[in-house]
Amino acid sequence: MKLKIDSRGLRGELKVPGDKSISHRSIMFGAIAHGTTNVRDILRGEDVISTMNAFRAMGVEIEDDGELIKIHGTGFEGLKQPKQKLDMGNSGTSTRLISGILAGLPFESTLFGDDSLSKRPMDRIAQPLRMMGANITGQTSRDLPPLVIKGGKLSAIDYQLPVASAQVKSSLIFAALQTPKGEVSKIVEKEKTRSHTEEMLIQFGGEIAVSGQTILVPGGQFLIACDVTVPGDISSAAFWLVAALIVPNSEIVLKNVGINETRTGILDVISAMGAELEFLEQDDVAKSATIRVRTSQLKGCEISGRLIPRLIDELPIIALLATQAQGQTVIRDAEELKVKETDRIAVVADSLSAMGADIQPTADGMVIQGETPLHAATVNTLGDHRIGMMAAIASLLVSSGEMILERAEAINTSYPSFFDDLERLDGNS
Ligand SMILES: O=C(O)C1=C[C@@H](OP(=O)(O)O)[C@@H](O)[C@H](O)C1
Ligand SMILES: C=C(OP(=O)(O)O)C(=O)O
Repeated sequence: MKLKIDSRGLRGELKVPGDKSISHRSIMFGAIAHGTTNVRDILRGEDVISTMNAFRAMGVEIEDDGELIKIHGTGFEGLKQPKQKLDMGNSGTSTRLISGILAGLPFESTLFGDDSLSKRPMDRIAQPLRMMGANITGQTSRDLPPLVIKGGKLSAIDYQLPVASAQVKSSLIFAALQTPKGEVSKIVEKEKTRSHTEEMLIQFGGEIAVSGQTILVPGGQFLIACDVTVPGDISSAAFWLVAALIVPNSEIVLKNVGINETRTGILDVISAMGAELEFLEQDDVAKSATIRVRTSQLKGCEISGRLIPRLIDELPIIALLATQAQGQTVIRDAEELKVKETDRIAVVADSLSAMGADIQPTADGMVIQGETPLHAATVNTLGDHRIGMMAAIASLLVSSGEMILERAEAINTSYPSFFDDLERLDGNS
């Protein structure tokens, strides 16, 4: 598709769509709990629909009246063997978290996905789930999808995660819930990652103890349905935060931005770079805020260490931001970017370089020189939604020529209304 170029400024107010991580988990917890769970403001992106379809295929009734999602939970014991292979589409989160549920169920099932998902390593969940008693077969030594999972009787695990991954942690928590009563699994994180699974487990009446990076999960738990309101996705809000900062003459008010502190690395980074941010309202129970952001003069910075898991999905759009800041920005310790929907170190560097940016990929991140004018180019998302949205925001800075985005439909993975929202904000100036 042809992208809009040469924006005169983005202005207006936007309610950010539902958080993808919380939306997936609301379906999963709703299914394994007993009773009816009502979910408000869920994200109806393709990834979340893959999760919904998987549970429908396992016999869970899920109703959607366009506003509320009603999940008629069956408990683990009520989940049935699916008649077909489960299509996880593009979604790493669906695949890894559902594997933790399937690991304890007494039947065989197969998970598969698109070209991108078929290259994503599942050994990170397959190995510990096998240690707990599941029988899992993947492709090659990295256990790439399709994954065949034959669930079994699980026993508790004492496991130190070799990677900082909320997906692996969450998969093991779902498996640990199915171990016998009296057993306790110990999961130790490499770095603290998003805490949505732990928080939702408590919301559904479960038990979990978290102390720093150590998590204890008792087996044999009985979960009870509840009502969930999904806050907006800060990973989607990130595109508008950056757009407002770098497109001259912009001012945007973002409502409903999720501010769980394991996700707010981008707010810390842009504040340190000099962004003009204002918190207009903050709801500490819903963990969401209304944020005003204006075009700002920014300075480059270093992003590394513990900050990385708190902004991992925002690094592509942060890289674009860095091309417009003063001085150099260095991103380190982000090798996990290589195993996302694409190798995001290579694809971010290639697509921004094609537009004239000065960006060097490194083994675990990138080095970006600032204040670089961008020019028109053709960018291919290669099926990666975040690359597509980054290119669409970058094109707003291009003053002439044609910006072409190939495979733009990938954006529907996490943000189906992205171009409508862009149109609205761009039309207001
Ligand atoms: O648990 C989750 O919902 C997610 C965890 C992260 O992946 P990793 O666990 O692989 O870091 C993130 O990149 C992904 O978009 C969503
Ligand atoms: C990495 C992402 O998602 P997933 O791992 O679920 O495919 C993402 O949304 O950027």
